Amino acid sequence: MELIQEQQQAKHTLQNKAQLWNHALNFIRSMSLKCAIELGIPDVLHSHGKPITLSELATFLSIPPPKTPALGSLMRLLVHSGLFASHRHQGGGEEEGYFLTPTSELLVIKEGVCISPFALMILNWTLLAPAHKLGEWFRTEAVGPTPFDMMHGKGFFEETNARADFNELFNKAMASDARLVTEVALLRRQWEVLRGVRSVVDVAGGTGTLAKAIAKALPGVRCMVLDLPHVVGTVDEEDREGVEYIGGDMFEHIPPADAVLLKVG
Ligand SMILES: C[S@@+](CC[C@H](N)C(=O)[O-])C[C@H]1O[C@@H](n2cnc3c(N)ncnc32)[C@H](O)[C@@H]1O
Repeated sequence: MELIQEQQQAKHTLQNKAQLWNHALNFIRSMSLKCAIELGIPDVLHSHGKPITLSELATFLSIPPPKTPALGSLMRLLVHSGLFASHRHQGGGEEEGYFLTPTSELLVIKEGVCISPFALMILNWTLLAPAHKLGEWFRTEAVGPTPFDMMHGKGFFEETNARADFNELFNKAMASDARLVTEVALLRRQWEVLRGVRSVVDVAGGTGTLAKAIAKALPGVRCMVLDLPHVVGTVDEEDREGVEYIGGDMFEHIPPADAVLLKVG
């Protein structure tokens, strides 16, 4: 009886340990996604047009042969996560073939919807590093500084202002998300809510993806974007497509308009 109890106890301890390991190693899923995007795996799977074997994939990606098994591990993990899919030809023995799922179709770099820039921004070290400050943040009395402030010595938008590379990464991420929302969720009839308005301002509208879509759908409407100067300043004149860009602080002034939009995600 005692032996059975001990065995049960050991089984539970091992299950709990496995759950903890799973939790602790969860970041590998995120970093595998980042790695897949950086290697261009979604694009290769897309352009191949049919299931691709590991050796074909390694060749397309110019992965050194000794690292092909590691690429196999990466693919297995991403298949397990449901990001990619795989199958073997009937009869067995043949190499596994990998292909895109509807989720990873969204990672393919193409005109229109592609959320790879968003994933790369979220998984950038500038955003990941502050997570290491969470414990310290909870212990400090000061309420104001965020874990981001503590890690980088400045706020998020001060960082985008200070670093052109991070500003670009962030703005492209936002634009990719806005494109998805405008092209999919807000498609067609949703613009009806704006019918009759003569002017619209998208507050904190980033580089103007949403405002440009409205300007295109409703040509008679005056479309404006208000965002921080270092964000609107990155949009070239020829890319403005009839939208007015205003650099400023939304807490100080919002240009008057019939409709005011505020989309944060
Ligand atoms: C989460 S992004 C959203 C961007 C865009 N609306 C979208 O949904 O794709 C937040 C935006 O707010 C802008 N922002 C932050 N503080 C601001 C301020 N005080 N005044 C104006 N814009 C600001 C940022 O530059 C950034 O473009």
